[in-house]
Amino acid sequence: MLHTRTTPAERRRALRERLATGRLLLMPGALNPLSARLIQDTGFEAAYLSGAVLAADLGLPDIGLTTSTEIAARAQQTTRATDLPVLIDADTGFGEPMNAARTVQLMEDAGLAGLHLEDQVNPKRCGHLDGKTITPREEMVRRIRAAVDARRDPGFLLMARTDARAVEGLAAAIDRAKAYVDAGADAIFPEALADEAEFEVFRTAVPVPLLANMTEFGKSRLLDARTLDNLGYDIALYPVTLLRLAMGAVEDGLRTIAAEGTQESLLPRMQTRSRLYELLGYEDYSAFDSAVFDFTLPPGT
Ligand SMILES: C[C@](O)(C(=O)O)[C@H](CC(=O)O)C(=O)O
Ligand SMILES: [Mg+2]
Repeated sequence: MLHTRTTPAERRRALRERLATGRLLLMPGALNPLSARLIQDTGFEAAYLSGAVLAADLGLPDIGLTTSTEIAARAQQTTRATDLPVLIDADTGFGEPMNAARTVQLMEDAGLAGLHLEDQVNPKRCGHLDGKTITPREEMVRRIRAAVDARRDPGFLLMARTDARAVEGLAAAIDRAKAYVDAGADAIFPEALADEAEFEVFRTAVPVPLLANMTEFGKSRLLDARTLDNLGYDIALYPVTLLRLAMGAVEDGLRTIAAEGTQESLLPRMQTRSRLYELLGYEDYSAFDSAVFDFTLPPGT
C-alpha cells in the first residue's frame, strides 16, 4: 500500500456504521505502525492502540507515565500506516477535564477514529491489577463532558471506560456507565468483568455499544467471538495480544542465538523478506523509481 486512501472523517464514519450493524467487531491492538497494516491486511476492520503497549514500547510500566503528546505522535504514525479506523486508549485523559479536552483534540488531529477515557485516578494502573482507585462519579462526568465539548468532528467516537467493577462492584459500574452515557459517551468499556454472566448483566443494563476486553492473564475469562456476539457485544478487544506474541517469539529467538550461535533454526518461524516487502508495498514505489524494486527475491526468502 503506497499511501493511505481514506480521510479520518471517512474512517470515523466507517467505524460508526460498522458498530451500527450490531455484529461483533474484532479489534486487535497494534504493537507498531507496521502491525496496524498487518491487522488490515489480515482482514480486520479496525485496530486499537493500547496504553499498555504504548508504554511498554517505551520500556515503561502502564502507570500513566506516557504523555498525551507522546501517544498522539505514535497514533499519527499508526494512522499513516493503515486505512483502518483506529481506537486509542487515552487512559484517564492525562489529568483534569481540561486535559481530557486537549487530549481529544490531539487524538482527532492524529487521525484516530476515537478514544476511551477511564475513571481511574492518576497514577492509573492496568485495569486488571488490584488496588485501583477510581475518581468520584461526578469528576468522571466532568471529564466526559469536557471531552464531548472539545470534539470537533461529531463522528469521533468517545468511549467511557469504567474500572468500578473491581472497586465498587458490578451494580455501581452499571450506574456509572449510565451516568457516563448521559454525559455524552457514545460507547462504554466495562473493565475487568469476571465472566459471561457479568458481561450479560452489563449488556442488558447499558443500551449503547459495549467493548469486551479480552486481554490475557487478567481478571476476565477469555470469551470467544461467538459467545460475545451472542451476548450482544459490539467490540471484542485484544489489546496486548500482538505484543505478547511478538515478545514471546523475540525472547525465544534471542535465547536460541545465544545458545546456538546462529538463527538458522528460527528461519521457518520468521516472516520472510518477500512477505515483509509485500506488506511494505515495495512494488508500489516502482511507480516513482523503477530501480527501487528491480531485484527478484529467491523463492521462500
Ligand atoms: C486495555 C488496557 O487498558 C490497555 O492498555 O491495553 C489494559 C490491557 C492489559 O494491561 O492487559 C487494561 O486492561 O488495563
Ligand atoms: Mg490501558
